[in-house]
Amino acid sequence: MKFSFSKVLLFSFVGIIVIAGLAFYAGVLTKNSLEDLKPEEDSGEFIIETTTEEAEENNGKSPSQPDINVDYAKEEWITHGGDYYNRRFSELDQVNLETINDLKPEWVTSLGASLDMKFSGEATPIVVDGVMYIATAENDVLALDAKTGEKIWEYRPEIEEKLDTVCCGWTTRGVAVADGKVFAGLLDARLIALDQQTGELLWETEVADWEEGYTITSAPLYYNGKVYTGVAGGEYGIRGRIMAYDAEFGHEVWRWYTIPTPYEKNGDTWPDDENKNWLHGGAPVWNTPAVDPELGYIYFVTGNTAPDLDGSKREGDNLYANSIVALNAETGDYVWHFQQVHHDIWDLDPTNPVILFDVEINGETRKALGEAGKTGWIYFLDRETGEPLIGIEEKEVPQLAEQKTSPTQPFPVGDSFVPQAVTEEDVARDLSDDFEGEIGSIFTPFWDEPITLKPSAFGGANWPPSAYSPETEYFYVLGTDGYIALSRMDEDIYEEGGMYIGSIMVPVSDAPTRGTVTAMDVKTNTIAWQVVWDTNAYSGILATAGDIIFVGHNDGRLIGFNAKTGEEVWSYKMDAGANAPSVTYEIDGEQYLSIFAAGNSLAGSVHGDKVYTFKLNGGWDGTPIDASEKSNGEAKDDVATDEEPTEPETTGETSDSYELGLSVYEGNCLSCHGNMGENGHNGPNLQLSELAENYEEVVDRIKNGGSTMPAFGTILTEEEIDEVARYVNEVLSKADE
Ligand SMILES: O=C(O)c1cc(C(=O)O)c2c(n1)C(=O)C(=O)c1cc(C(=O)O)[nH]c1-2
Repeated sequence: MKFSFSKVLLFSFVGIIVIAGLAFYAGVLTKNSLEDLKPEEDSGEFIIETTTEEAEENNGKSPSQPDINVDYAKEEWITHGGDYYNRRFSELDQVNLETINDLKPEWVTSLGASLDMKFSGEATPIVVDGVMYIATAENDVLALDAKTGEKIWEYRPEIEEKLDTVCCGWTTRGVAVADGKVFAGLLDARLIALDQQTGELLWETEVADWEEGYTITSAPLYYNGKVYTGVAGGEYGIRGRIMAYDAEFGHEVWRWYTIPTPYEKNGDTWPDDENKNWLHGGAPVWNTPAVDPELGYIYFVTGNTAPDLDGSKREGDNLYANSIVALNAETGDYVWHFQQVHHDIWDLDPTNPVILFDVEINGETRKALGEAGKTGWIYFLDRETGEPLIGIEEKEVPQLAEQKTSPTQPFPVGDSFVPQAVTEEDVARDLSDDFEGEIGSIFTPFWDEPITLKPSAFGGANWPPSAYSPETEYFYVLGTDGYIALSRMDEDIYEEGGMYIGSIMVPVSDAPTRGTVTAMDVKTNTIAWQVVWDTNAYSGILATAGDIIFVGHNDGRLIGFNAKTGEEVWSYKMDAGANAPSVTYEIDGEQYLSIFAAGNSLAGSVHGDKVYTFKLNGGWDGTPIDASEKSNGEAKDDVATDEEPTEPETTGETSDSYELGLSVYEGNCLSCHGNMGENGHNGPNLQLSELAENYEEVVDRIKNGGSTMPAFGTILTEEEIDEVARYVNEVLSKADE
């Protein structure tokens, strides 16, 4: 497939004159801003930098604050997080503890997305004026009648099929709708605006160059005439940034680099040596911000440093990676930051969207912010200042022996900090009664003193959004409780667009993984209730005034829990992993509930392509509406057409003869190479790998390791190596043919 740009309005920001002109046009240049047009050290390009000192003088506030309310979601679901505070709480209560048994499917629509394992359905639907806007992992955007599920329009962009600079598989978390437009960030790092009525492309902007490792997986945020987006690519040596674009025309209004230049405040938290690693230091922004219109701040999280698991080239705190950040929404000026993990070498960056809420503590109403980290901790801060609302004790944690780090920069976490090397005794305590493996087997013996730790790089809490309910005053969060082993590779050299990680993450065979659904009391920072699953919890949470919270399960169930007690009160099983957040809305006096059930590559769940919508006494006849016919793209032959919900399987299509190979693959290879070999956390895509096409070479690589892969020769038996090599060679490398 050829990469195609339809050039409706493509703004290039190469020259200072264009930049200055546009910035003046947008009215964002302050008196000092021209001095801030400094050459970017690596490229000679000119960019607008905001200085933090200047912003601090006026506390980052802009003179004119827009009048936008922060009501909870009700009839509509207008932003990614349901409202500007990202609370994912709806005031609708028709579906409640008394009526829940009558909640049944009303319509089901098949979006025509590929069932290929590299795609993960993570999008939150947006519902405005009776229309639902939803995006597939391939970045197709569809508008559906929210009452009937019938397709109104579709926009199917062409993305380069070979695009492989996405760490964790192709996905998008959705779109933003406002101002008569639908905004979407694409995997090839374009930001587009579509006509809300027709789906016609109105403008597109190249946010960054995907071939340098930049991509967009987050839903953009629309606020007060601007569209905000960050970039992903923390595993590819990008320099993280967040930008505001003019919603009307698509030009850039401001950008804020998550890594300051050496001459800026906190620039000294990176070495400015000949490596200039700060130019490739990661710190992406791949989740949607929240806004406080009254303060005029936007809040977001920044991802991990690069190289991710090797700190030797980047001694220091590495600000503003691994942080919660507040900026002035109008100007992009820095306001405050809170770094969760100083000098991260564990891939334990915050990835869960920030939530804003007000809470009374000790008789005083506080403007709060909550964020659930991959560390397994929830951080409650004062959103005006970034100070912890409830004390957080900083603790030192062990570093990998050979990595240089500053001992004065410990993690800011609570008392019983978990992410550290675990011992066999720790694991024994953790194992469930039905665990059948040997404890020793979860400590993977590689060179360079590998360590086993938890939470793993999947979290704690990963991207699946949390929710806050003003009725229970609980912060609801999904967690994963699992192990990972890290082993350092010799040296990782930065190459444009290449992976830049610095270490190897190895799944630990036989280690248990559990998921948690937790209600946290925000007043006391204690757990009110917790449900534990035997698989990770990877979907997102919807909280409602009907006293029910809704959570998706890897096995395809959408589950309702009593919001106060955690008791399961309802569930419905769909035909694919429920790995996206659900939403609720009202049309003609009736409450609807919707979820895109399409599976997830990292969670290893069954893939699908349907939006399921429920209401009380819903009357779905069992036949999905087929919205797969494409009017602006070529029809795909693997579109889902099944009428009957099918029993979910645990993985992709394989015959029985590969049973052992598959189980060895799942225990040892899946977390790096992904389900069906397609882009797990950091391993190459085996479906596109030439090496995987040759059985002998696969065996050699498994036995002896190579490139970034560790050797499995002493870990797997000859038979296991043979079986998994055949599985890779005969199933995975042929999977896309
Ligand atoms: O550093 C990055 O840029 C980046 C991006 C993404 C992404 O955009 O999906 C993920 C991660 N990191 C990551 O660390 C992670 O655990 C993760 C899980 C997922 C997913 O879609 O399930 N994406 C990502």
